[in-house]
Amino acid sequence: MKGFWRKLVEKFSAGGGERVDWEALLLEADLGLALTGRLTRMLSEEGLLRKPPEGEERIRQELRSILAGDPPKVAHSEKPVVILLVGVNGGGKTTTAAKLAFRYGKEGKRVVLAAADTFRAAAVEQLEAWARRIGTLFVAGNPGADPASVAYRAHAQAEEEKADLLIVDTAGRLATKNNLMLEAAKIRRTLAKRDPQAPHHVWLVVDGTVGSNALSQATEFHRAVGLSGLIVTKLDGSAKGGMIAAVKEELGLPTVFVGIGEKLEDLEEFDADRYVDEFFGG
Ligand SMILES: Nc1nc2c(ncn2[C@@H]2O[C@H](COP(=O)(O)OP(=O)(O)OP(=O)(O)O)[C@@H](O)[C@H]2O)c(=O)[nH]1
Repeated sequence: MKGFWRKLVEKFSAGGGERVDWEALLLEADLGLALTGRLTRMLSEEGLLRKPPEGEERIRQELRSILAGDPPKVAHSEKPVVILLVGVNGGGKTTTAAKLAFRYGKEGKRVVLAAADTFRAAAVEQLEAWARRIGTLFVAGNPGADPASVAYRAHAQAEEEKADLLIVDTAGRLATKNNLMLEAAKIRRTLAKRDPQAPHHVWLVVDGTVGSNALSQATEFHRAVGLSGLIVTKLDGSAKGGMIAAVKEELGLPTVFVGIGEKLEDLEEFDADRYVDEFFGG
């Protein structure tokens, strides 16, 4: 995500760099309509529209303050802590489930990985292969089984195994997007039957390169399932990353982790200061 900001500043500057089209620049940086509008008004009210270096510094400050606050931690609890991963296909959900299992396993947590995607056999096989590689417990259902029942069974097994953590991967592709959301919501309700606190975390896994579309995905999933955070993947590629701030501004949802590659180790805790520095070019 490094390096794009300077290019956009050049693209949207005129008059020897004195005049910047802030609105176009911020929109192209994927900050979304609402945040772009607010930041542009702020620069105008503070007389910074024609002062590019000061304007940029002011935006930097504002992004820091939007993103301030510690990301939610996976705390200890008597029953397994449950992380439910939702999102559309290709976002990197399955890979991220494996990365999380690997990370928490390394911290000494006993992890159960569950594939609550009984629609796409390949997704289940992919997660099973990861689980074998990591050496973590794995639960899946038969093709066509009710994904909520897989989640229910996985929770029972996690309890039996005295697991610290249950990570549930869900389907990314169904006949319609509405079905996808309804199914995720059903899995959520089903887990709550086993433990009213569960799922403790509902994280949307979203591809960072889809730009402002990530904001609409987050809006829809939040409405249907109730999210507690985001994992933004593929920030190692062409993503500009502005949607991380846009989603926090508009929905109040923090980004918890970022994906920076395809390997198990390529998942980092979101760090707001570092993000803001990299956003402006590192
Ligand atoms: N460069 C990069 N690639 C990633 C990252 N996370 C996932 N990927 C890749 O993105 C592709 C899709 O990832 P999956 O995990 O299969 O996607 P999914 O969302 O689970 O898709 P469904 O199983 O269909 O729901 C794979 O090729 C991953 O290796 C990341 O942070 N960076």
